Amino acid sequence: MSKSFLEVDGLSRVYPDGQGGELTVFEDIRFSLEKGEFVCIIGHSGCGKSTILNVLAGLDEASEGNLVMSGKEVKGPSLDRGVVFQNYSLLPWKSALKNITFAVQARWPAWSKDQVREHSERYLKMVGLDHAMHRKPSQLSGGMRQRVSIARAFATQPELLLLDEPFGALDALTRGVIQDELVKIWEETRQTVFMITHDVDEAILLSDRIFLMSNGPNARIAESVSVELPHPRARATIFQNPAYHKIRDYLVDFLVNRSSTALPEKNGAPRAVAPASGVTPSPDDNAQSASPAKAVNA
Ligand SMILES: Nc1ncnc2c1ncn2[C@@H]1O[C@H](COP(=O)(O)OP(=O)(O)OP(=O)(O)O)[C@@H](O)[C@H]1O
Repeated sequence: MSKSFLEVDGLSRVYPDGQGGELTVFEDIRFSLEKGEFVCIIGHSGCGKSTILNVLAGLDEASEGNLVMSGKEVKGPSLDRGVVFQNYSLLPWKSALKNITFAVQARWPAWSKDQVREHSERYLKMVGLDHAMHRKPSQLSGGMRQRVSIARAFATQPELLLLDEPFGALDALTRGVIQDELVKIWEETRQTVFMITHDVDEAILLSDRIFLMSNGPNARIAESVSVELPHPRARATIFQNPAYHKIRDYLVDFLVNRSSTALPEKNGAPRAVAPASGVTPSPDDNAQSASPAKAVNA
């Protein structure tokens, strides 16, 4: 059987509960990502999304389980995995451009100055910030800073990009504009992205698949929802596709009605569902007694 680009097998994370006992935040997390996929993960607050992302980034260690990327075990942070957090971590004393050239130079030390600059400017342009390249972070709005963070992360071309609610701190209008920038930069680069969001519309706009987590403690990735909408996508028109509404209704129903009871397949893999094609788990699946939903996305 051919292996996927990223294989996550049986991850769990246990923390002290502060009362002398233990808290299993999530357990037996299993999934795989293919090269070039954009996957969002959604779940209620506290189910462990950021902890999973930090484990993927090598910033935290799982209590149990294995993580293999491109055939190699993931251990500690590496330039192969780029991370963007909610609060743009730019170097305040460097301009927007220099924040990017600094990272690009570290990634490709043999590149000439001109090569580094040309490459960095190209990515700043992709997020519409070429006019502000010489401004320092303090001279940029929150949205512009986050666009620099995104450009920097994509410019270093990590094998896996990890985005932890990158638009969480932004107002709705700015958020929308940057979602469009992210669509554009991903369409051009087709990098593999794993992103946390609480926003179902954002997840549908961006993702090939959406992982749905059950509530913690002992949270699991219960389902993997295929987003069967053609690329390129645009915020202004995506809602005109009837499939969009089927997927959206499915996600909202999960979060409101099913997240406390939903379970993955018996083998621990998320149930593969495709709401737009009518492939959804039967009501009995949550009790793990019925046959699994027809797999639509391995
Ligand atoms: N260092 C730590 N020590 C103890 N408990 C922790 C630690 N880090 C996280 N937790 C607990 O793990 C659980 C999951 O946290 P995490 O931040 O991963 O959740 P999340 O799903 O990303 O939440 P949110 O959507 O609110 O950001 C929480 O109950 C949190 O209190």
